[in-house]
Amino acid sequence: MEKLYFKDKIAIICGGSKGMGEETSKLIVKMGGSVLIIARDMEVLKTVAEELNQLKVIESQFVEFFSCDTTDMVKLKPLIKDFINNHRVPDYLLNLVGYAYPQYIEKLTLDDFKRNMDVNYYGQLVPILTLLPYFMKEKRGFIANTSSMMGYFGMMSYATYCPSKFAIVGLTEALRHELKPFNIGFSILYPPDTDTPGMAKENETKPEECKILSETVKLLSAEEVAKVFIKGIRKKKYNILPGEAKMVWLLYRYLPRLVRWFMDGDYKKARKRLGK
Ligand SMILES: NC(=O)C1=CN([C@@H]2O[C@H](COP(=O)(O)OP(=O)(O)OC[C@H]3O[C@@H](n4cnc5c(N)ncnc54)[C@H](OP(=O)(O)O)[C@@H]3O)[C@@H](O)[C@H]2O)C=CC1
Ligand SMILES: CCCCCCCCCCCCCCCC(=O)[C@@H](N)CO
Repeated sequence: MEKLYFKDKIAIICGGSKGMGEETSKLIVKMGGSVLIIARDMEVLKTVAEELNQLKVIESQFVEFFSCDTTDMVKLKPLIKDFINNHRVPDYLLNLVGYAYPQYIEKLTLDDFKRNMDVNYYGQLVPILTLLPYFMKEKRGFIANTSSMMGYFGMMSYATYCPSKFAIVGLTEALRHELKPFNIGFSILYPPDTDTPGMAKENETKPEECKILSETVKLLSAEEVAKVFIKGIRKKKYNILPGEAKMVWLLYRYLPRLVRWFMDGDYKKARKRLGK
């Protein structure tokens, strides 16, 4: 990795206080960049900011944070405006806000669907809508959104999650095209299962069948994903596919029926194992 790739660059990282967002923030600071971290929990933000401050390598670097739910446009807008007035229009917006609530369909309510869409889709859309006017005015900027392997194929128990991650792909597709003349770049990150606080929470409700099926794909560390993410952003790669997400992507793209056949067989076996 080029040592000071992010020198004199500013990145806003939504969801940068934990998991993949935290590791991505660390890498950017280590590579000379300044960051603004946005998440809800103030205590966690303070702790991470302290750690990030220790990682700075250049005098001019800064680490800022504020607490905001990124689905709340009314609150986010003035915060971003102040930030830009104090510094300048940032170079990157990285969206990592999102959560999974794996559950059997018969246990899911309409509210579960709405909440997951609200956080995972609108929670990434609102920061985009907030920053786009600035990026468009300056004819520059780079936006990376976080989907999932569940953003290109589906699996049991992810009924509320999958649509929200497909939505991220659809949104990014439309914006990538429309904003090309404005010199604004886009990436989509599609992580496989990754060891994060979010994943630990997800495992509390995860049906056994889902756990068994998920074992097919190797669990990555948040740091491993962050490294691939940063590398992808540096290369301005549109689709960023860490670990085995890449192989499954290729398989599902070219041999979709094989993948579905495999998944269906595995699901059947898992159910049998569980006496269902
Ligand atoms: N871990 C995994 O296996 C996978 C995760 N993903 C996706 O990657 C992204 C990051 O995942 P992961 O690192 O596991 O997540 P974590 O739950 O570990 O971290 C999520 C981060 O987002 C913040 N956040 C969550 N909701 C909001 C909100 N409404 N407003 C502002 N900030 C918020 C959290 O802080 P706070 O709670 O304080 O607000 C935290 O900083 C998510 O979009 C997730 O769906 C995709 C594939 C696999
Ligand atoms: C021959 C073809 C083989 C294909 C095998 C496919 C096996 C399925 C693996 C399931 C991976 C689930 C990733 C979800 C990650 C995610 O988004 C959640 N952790 C939410 O945070």
